[in-house]
Amino acid sequence: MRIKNQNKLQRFGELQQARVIALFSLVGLSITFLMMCFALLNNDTPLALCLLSASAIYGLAFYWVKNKGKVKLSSYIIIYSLYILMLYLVYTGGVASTGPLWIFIVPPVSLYVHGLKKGLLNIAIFVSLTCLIMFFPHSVYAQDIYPFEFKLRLLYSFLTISFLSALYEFSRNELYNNALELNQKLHKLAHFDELTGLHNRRDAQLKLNQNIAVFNPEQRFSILLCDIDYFKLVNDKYGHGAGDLVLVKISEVFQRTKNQTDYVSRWGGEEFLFILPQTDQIEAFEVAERLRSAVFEQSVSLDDEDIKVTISIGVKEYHMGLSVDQLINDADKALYEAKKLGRNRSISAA
Ligand SMILES: Nc1nc2c(ncn2[C@@H]2O[C@H](COP(=O)(O)OP(=O)(O)OP(=O)(O)O)[C@@H](O)[C@H]2O)c(=O)[nH]1
Repeated sequence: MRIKNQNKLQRFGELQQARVIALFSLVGLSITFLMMCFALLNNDTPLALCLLSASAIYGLAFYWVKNKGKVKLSSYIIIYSLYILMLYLVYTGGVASTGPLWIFIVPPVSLYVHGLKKGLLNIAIFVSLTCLIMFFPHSVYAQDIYPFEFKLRLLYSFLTISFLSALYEFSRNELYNNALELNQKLHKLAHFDELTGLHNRRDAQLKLNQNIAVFNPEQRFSILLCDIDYFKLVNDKYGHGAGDLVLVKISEVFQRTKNQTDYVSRWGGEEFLFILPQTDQIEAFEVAERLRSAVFEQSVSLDDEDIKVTISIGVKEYHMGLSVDQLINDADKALYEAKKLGRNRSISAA
């Protein structure tokens, strides 16, 4: 259940990423197409062809993410075609030597698509290639079209944007991880008992409702309602802390002794509820006796004293038409009977 819940949040993250990638490819498609029109008007056929290819690639990425659900592939297509287009614009200067102004798109998109580490690595490679194009003496064309001061300022501002984008991505990651952690904590609080680590009453009720909803005679199940005998005396004699320790130890005995498919929850203070799948009343009674003996044999060490407790158990098999309340009531009546008959025993409900 915890994994299911975690997956839900991750699925939400993936859906969000798919939406952003789709939106980005659509924006990329529109902008490169528009730029291609301008390049054509300026009679710059190589640039127009390059932009047309980029536009087609963005269109393809949009189709893949929308219709085929290929988010990773689409995002890689987008990001690597973006790098190539940006390097091309830096190299040629684009329209009226304004091409390099587009490279500021690279840091946020890289970090979003690749995450912090890989994103920064890709930005470092990109900025090295950009410097190579702009400053390396052999790349004559780029040397000529940009003044030295422009190249320096372009580099500084690109690095500043990269730093700010990395900072933003870092905080986004932190927020996401905190949300994930909080979500897990809330889920734990909602479904598990803090002291014993067993399922809590709310979770047990959900589980009972589920079992009843899908009930058919081939999938019978029984419940055990189990209560520690004279637990008040333990608290009174040894203190509340010792009482808590006993609850934890008894829970461990239950976990050890029950069958793997059996479900155990802390139903209330010193009461526990078991749900035993594929188990009829007779088999459930045997499980109850096994649990009772295991608790009877266990003692809880406290300083130099050993505390021994016993349990009483009410056993009830579910029958078609019973509500959760009726089922619990019947088990509770059997438990009451066990207490009345002297405790440390299991009683089957009528
Ligand atoms: N230490 C501790 N005690 C708890 C907790 N929850 C409930 N209790 C105590 O459990 C005791 C239950 O007492 P009773 O309902 O009188 O039952 P009992 O003493 O077990 O007697 P019988 O059930 O009749 O055998 C109370 O003293 C509660 O305070 C808990 O989380 N920790």
